[in-house]
Amino acid sequence: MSHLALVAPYADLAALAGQVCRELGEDVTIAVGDLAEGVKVARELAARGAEVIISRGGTATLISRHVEVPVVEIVVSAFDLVRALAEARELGRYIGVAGFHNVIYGTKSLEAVLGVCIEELIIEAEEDAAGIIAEGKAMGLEVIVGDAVSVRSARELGLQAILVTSGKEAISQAIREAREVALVRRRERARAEQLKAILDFAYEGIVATDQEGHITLVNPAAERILGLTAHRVVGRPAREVLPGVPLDQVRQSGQKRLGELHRAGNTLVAENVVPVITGREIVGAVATFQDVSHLQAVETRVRQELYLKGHVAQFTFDDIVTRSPVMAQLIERARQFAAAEATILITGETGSGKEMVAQSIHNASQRREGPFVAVNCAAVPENLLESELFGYEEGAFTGARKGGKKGLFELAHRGTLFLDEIGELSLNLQARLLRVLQQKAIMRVGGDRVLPIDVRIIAATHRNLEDAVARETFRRDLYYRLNVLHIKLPPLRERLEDLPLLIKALAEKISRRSGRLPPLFSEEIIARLQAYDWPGNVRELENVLERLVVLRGGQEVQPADLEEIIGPAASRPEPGLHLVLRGTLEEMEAEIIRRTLALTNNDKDETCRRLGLSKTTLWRRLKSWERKGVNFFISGSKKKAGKGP
Ligand SMILES: Nc1ncnc2c1ncn2[C@@H]1O[C@H](COP(=O)(O)OP(=O)(O)OP(=O)(O)O)[C@@H](O)[C@H]1O
Repeated sequence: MSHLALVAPYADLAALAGQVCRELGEDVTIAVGDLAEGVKVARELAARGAEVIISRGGTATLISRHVEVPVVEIVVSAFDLVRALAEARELGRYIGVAGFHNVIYGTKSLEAVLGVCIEELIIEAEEDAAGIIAEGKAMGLEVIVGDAVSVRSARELGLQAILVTSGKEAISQAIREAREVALVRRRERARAEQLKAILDFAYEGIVATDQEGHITLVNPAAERILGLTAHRVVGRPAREVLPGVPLDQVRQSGQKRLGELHRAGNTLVAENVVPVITGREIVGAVATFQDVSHLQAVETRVRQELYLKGHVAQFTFDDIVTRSPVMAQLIERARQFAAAEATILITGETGSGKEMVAQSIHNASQRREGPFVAVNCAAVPENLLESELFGYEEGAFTGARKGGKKGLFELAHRGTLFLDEIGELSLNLQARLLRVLQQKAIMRVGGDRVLPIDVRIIAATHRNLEDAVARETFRRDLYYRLNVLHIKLPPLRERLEDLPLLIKALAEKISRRSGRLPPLFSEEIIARLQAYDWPGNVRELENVLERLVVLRGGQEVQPADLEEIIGPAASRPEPGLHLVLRGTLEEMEAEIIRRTLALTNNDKDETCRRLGLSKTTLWRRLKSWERKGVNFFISGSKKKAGKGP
């Protein structure tokens, strides 16, 4: 089946067209069918793949009205008409030229040239032909000139008739034109398919409107992002369907609006709206939508890559908020450690600032320009942790990435590797880590090359590693290797003098970040917070403040707020001692005295009264702890500790 088809209203035309095609080497499917029959034939040809149909006269007009395929008409030339009229003149001088308006228009002008009298008989529908020709006969017409149906009707009424036939030239002209149309159609279809693919697979949502502001297009991404169904909204005014999107304004003003944000349900959407201009006329507008929640997720992932597990140390010693002499000493030691190259072990309860100190050491060391790579050994399953730390070669295991993968040791080359929760490392990985520390080189999983590495290790744990060594869950030799320099971070409850300062600094930081005012803390509330145990240390304090900023931004914090956030421990009307049995008897005694001093705002008389101690005993205890460098007095309180009782 050719892409071109010719529906000839009469057999002679089909024969002539066949001859033309043979002469020109054209491949055209030719069929015969007049008017309604021609439409039927054309439909069949279109169904079989004809892209353009060539036909003639009334049949061509009918096909173009009823079949969804472009129709090229074999136009009746003036020569064709003159030839037919000349033939007709031999039969009579009063001639009726019948046919569709477009075919016979202007024929009357030939009257003088041919010396005949002509009537134009316009026939728009096949079924009207007989009636109109009959009227012509009644008018006294002698001959009818026209297309197939008119000739047939005339002959049925006993009139003489001459058929207007097309010449070869008209047929070949129509075939050339049809070929052009088919080519343009194919190009258009390819372009439309391409456009559809772009719209269907575009990540951005796209909505277009026409000149009147009606929606003409909604792609699948827009359906997803905006929660629309294309077939329900196409054709409707954009201002009703998307009232928040300035499609109408942009269409009217011609000014684009870029990068505006709005909410569509739960999704944060960034939109661009631009006018569509052809020549000087605005013929519509197009809006594109991006789901920004996705961008936020990507950004968070990138940040996590870079900061959390990542390769940059954000903190320096100046960021550590403290007024505790113990912490001051500790920071001084850490500064000295930073200058050395040895491995450091930082111990301390969860959230007490171990990573912050590790980052500060890195930033104060020679390696500050190098990477700071942090890994939480407890957060990664053992089989993954091995390849995370040491990397792997291509083909090391099923699913191994092509080209292999660098491990964290390699990534930390010339920098610092922070191994958090080192106490959770399996014995197998402890052995591998020990070898790395001894040889200063690594071997990737599945590899046979030894790669020298220049990495400083800072390890951290909340566990008591000596206990773990005694229980044989941690290798003694590794413990010694790691514990060359040791920093022991005190829990927050042992440096309560830091609490008011930390509350202020952290509440301000959180407020700045969230764009709210910091809450106000009365002395009573601070005292209540100091009486709390803070098992999660500074991180827990940060979480509490995060909630207080939301709850009480710009207002005074109430005891009930603490009750809600921390529980009864920090909100008893007369805060009592919430004691954790831990340490030696002497340490517990020190703890009880420290807390009571905190609860009474450093009122030593009241502390003695509450604990049933003599002033001399309290004074002696304080002196002895002072000699050991332990500070008991809570700053920011009304009453200062005196020299003695
Ligand atoms: N002295 C401090 N001044 C300011 N912020 C602090 C201080 N100590 C800790 N923080 C903050 O508290 C949070 C917890 O600190 P960090 O992550 O260093 O604790 P960690 O001991 O490493 O915790 P984990 O053992 O759970 O890994 C961090 O957001 C840190 O910025």
